[in-house]
Amino acid sequence: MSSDQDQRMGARHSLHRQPASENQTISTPIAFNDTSVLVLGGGNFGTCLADHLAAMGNEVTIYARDQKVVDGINNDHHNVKYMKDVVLTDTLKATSQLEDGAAIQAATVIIFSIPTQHLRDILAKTKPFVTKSHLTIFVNKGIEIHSGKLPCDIVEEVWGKEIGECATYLSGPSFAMEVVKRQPTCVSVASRVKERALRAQAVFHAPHFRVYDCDDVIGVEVAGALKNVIALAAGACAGLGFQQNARAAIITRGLAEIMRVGVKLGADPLTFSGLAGVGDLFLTAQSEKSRNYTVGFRLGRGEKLDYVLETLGSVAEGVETTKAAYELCHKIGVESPVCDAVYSVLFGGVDVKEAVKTLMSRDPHAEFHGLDLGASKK
Ligand SMILES: NC(=O)c1ccc[n+]([C@@H]2O[C@H](COP(=O)([O-])OP(=O)(O)OC[C@H]3O[C@@H](n4cnc5c(N)ncnc54)[C@H](O)[C@@H]3O)[C@@H](O)[C@H]2O)c1
Ligand SMILES: O=P(O)(O)OC[C@H](O)CO
Repeated sequence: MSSDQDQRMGARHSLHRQPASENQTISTPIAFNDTSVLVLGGGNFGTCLADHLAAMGNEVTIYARDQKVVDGINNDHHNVKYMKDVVLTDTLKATSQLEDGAAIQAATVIIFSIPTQHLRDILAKTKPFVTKSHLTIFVNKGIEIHSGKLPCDIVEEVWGKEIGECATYLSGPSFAMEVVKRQPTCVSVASRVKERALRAQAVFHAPHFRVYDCDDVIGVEVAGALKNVIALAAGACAGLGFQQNARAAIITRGLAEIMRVGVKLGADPLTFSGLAGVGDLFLTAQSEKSRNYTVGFRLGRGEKLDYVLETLGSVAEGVETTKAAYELCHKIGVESPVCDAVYSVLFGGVDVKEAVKTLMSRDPHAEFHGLDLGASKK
């Protein structure tokens, strides 16, 4: 058995059979007992992940701010706001208490399923209680406006390097509503500390939910954030009535743009061919199940952004991320025509048709122009 397999099996054993302290196969001597999970965020994705982990036999609690959501989970096994029609695993519990620290102290695994623009707030609230012995897993996909920071950078900034660098980041093609229905799903989990990625993999891995580990945190995060911007563009094209050629073009040129940004920030180019890269881009930019695609589609049909967001009922991370990515790309000097076009529609009052015209009438150039593979740190 390889040492990776050893670590994976060790993690799995501690989950189901033996106390962490007896686990001899983990290379880094950190005591974990994965059976107590706290999921922060009672929205679509937090709920589906919590349900998945509860069904695997873990003790799982969701923290949600909305008391109706909490009561619905505790009393009727339903998330009345986000997943009305789904009966959740009956052992799943919910709480609206976070500030006293009790829920965090009782947990060994903490999953953060909070939109990126609110990440800093939840990190500050949890900071007094989170320790290095918690396995922390972030699932949000976005870039923070104003700072232009990725979630991994915000985590290290707020929690400090020692605890922050142990965090793990789960991403990839995973619509919540399919995960909760046990539809086959594959994702990746990245961490700067390999043993942590393997632990997170072991926590989530199940017959219908395959988890691949990886060490490229920046690549996974850039891909997860920017695919939402490209999905907005793909939806807008469809809303205008453009068909498959346009969609394939947006997805492919979008991928080139994502790679340019990622590589400039130090990502491994290979990551963009993986689940968090092309996998999630393909999923999000071609499906009406995607909120980002839906926002784009409705804009393409002529609806106003404020109205679309008001009636969406859930977060479309790509909207704020477009603002952040637009500023970031200009700051780091990466050409980002698709992001610029989406930005001009969302925040510049430009009509979708006009934005497409601008995009299509740029000067011709080589297909991989601007992709500097020498910039990758790997
Ligand atoms: N829905 C999916 O299919 C899916 C899949 C993969 C990743 N994601 C990512 O997961 C993250 C969460 O998405 P979602 O689908 O659950 O969104 P959602 O809109 O369904 O729910 C977001 C939740 O976060 C809570 N929240 C917002 N600000 C908060 C704060 N300051 N403190 C505490 N709670 C706060 C909201 O009350 C809500 O319960 C996003 O970054 C999204 O991109 C979603
Ligand atoms: O509904 P979206 O557009 O937020 O996409 C959800 C997930 O990120 C898909 O992996």
